[in-house]
Parts: sequence; structure tokens; C-alpha cells
Amino acid sequence: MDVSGGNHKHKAPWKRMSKEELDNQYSPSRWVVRLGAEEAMRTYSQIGDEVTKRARATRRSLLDVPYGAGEGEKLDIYLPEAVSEAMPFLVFFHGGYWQSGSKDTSAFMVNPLTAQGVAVVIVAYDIAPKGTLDQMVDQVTQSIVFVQKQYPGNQGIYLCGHSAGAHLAAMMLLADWTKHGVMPNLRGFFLLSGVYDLEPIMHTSENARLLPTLEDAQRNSPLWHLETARTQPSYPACSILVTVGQHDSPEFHRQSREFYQTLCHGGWKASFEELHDMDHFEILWNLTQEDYVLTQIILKTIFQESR
Ligand SMILES: N[C@@H](CC(=O)c1ccccc1NC=O)C(=O)O
Repeated sequence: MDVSGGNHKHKAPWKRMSKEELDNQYSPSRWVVRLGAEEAMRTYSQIGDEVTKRARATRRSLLDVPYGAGEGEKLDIYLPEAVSEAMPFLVFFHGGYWQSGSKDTSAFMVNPLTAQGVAVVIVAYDIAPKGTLDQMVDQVTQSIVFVQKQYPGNQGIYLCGHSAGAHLAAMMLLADWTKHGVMPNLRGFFLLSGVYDLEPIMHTSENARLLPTLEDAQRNSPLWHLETARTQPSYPACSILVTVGQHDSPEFHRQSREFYQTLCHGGWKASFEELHDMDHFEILWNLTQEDYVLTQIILKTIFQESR
């Protein structure tokens, strides 16, 4: 009978997995139920491309706005019909395991949100191999500082990220804004199918290069920081929604659940949603629809919090 290792085993089931199993657990496309893995990835780029073209054709936008001096430090701002100083902002960080993806194929939620008066910002950051994880975290920080400085009267900044982008958004729970000379008006986080503990990912073929040492993984793990530091939440009033697709892998489910539980224990205002019959990518595709349950939760949160 296993007595001593019970809790540990419960907390880190990945430690007992073979390399093949870890690779499998951390390859979201292999868990897609309605398409094959390759077809799912092709469809993902295709839909992203189409929705972004549509958003640019039908919405007022400011494209390739620099938020920093670097070539890759650009963001797109999509505006609602009625532009005002007091708009709420949703800032989105795309996924792609910090190695792929682009703001130019990631405008999924732009049309339904701008239709309701929310300005949507889609952020580019330097994916690997150009950027390191530390640099990406820094760029994400800078992009939020930029939005706050540009729109100081905003009615709230809400961060949303998908997969690796949810990781980058979650890192902002730990950001030190003092050196940037501005406190962003953060009111909510929408974290979609994210990874919050990067230690298992160090051991996957796809991501080993990004995380050469355990220190790199821990420094970039919001779960590790929140479990270790046990400090007071920096934004106690911020709503944090952690979501995972029903068809996401068991490891993705575990990551989301543990992050949610750690947030609750730490006194953050967190909620958890498992999205019914959704895979890792459909979560985003459905955000193009105004009547989708997640779009509705996002809109409700923004308009409740900013009233
Ligand atoms: N090679 C990965 C791709 C991937 O993980 C991914 C692709 C697009 C958007 C998000 C992703 N995952 C995390 O960031 C896979 O097999 O699913």
C-alpha cells in the first residue's frame, strides 16, 4: 500500500509517465475528437486567418501599433462602433506553445465583443527561437502597460489567453508593475486551456529547448509561484476564470484544476468551467459566436465588473 507518496503521487502523476505518454498528453491536437491531428492544425490556421480578415474588413482597427522598440512588439486594436475614453479592453495572447501563432491569425473574439462595446487588443510577441520565455513574459507586461498608458480612462483591462497564451496571461498575476510607473486597471482574467506548471513540459520533445533548466521552468510557472510565495493576491477584486475543454487531455485538465484550486486557496476570486464537448481549438473557434456560452460569460463578467 502506498502511504508516504500518496499526496505527491496525486499532485504529479506526470512524473510516472513515459516520455511518449508525456508527449501525447501535451500535444493538444492529438486529443481533437472531430478531426485528425494534422487536419485540426490546418483548420486552426485557416479559421484564424479567415476570422482575422473578417475582423479587419468589418471593424475599425489600428494595426501594428508598436508597444515597444522591438520589431516584434506590435499589437492590433479593434474598436467598437462607439469609441470612448471609458471602453473596457480585452487583451488577447495567442497560443502555439511559444513557438508558433501570430496576432494576424488570432482575432477570434473580435466581432462579438466589439459589437457589445468592448475594444479588443491582439498582441504579438517574439515566439521562440527568437524570443525566450522570460522575454515573452516581459513583452506581455509591456503590452499591458502600453494599453493602460494609451487609454488611462479605460473601464477595465481584461486579459485573455489560449494555451501558451493563457500561461503568459497568468504570469501577469505575478507582475511587478512598479518599475513601469503605471498600475494597469486589471479587472479580470480568462484563461483558456492553459499550462501553469511548466515542469512537465521541460520533458516533452516539443518544448525541452525552451526550458533548459528546472529554474527556468519554475521561474516561468505561475502555479509554482503561487504555491511557493503564498502572498496576498495583488488584485483581490479581479475575476479569474480558468477553463478547459472537455476533450483536452488529462494533463491539461489537471493543470487547470490545480491552478484554480491554488488560486482559491490563495484568496483570489477564481472560477472554473469545463467546456462541454469542446476540444483545445474549438474553444477559440466558438468565441467567434456571440451566443456561445464562453462568449456570454466573458461579456457578463466585463459588464458586471465595469459597472
Ligand atoms: N504541436 C501542438 C500545437 C499546439 O500545442 C498548439 C497549437 C495552436 C495553438 C495552441 C497550441 N497549444 C498551446 O499553446 C499540438 O500538437 O497540438
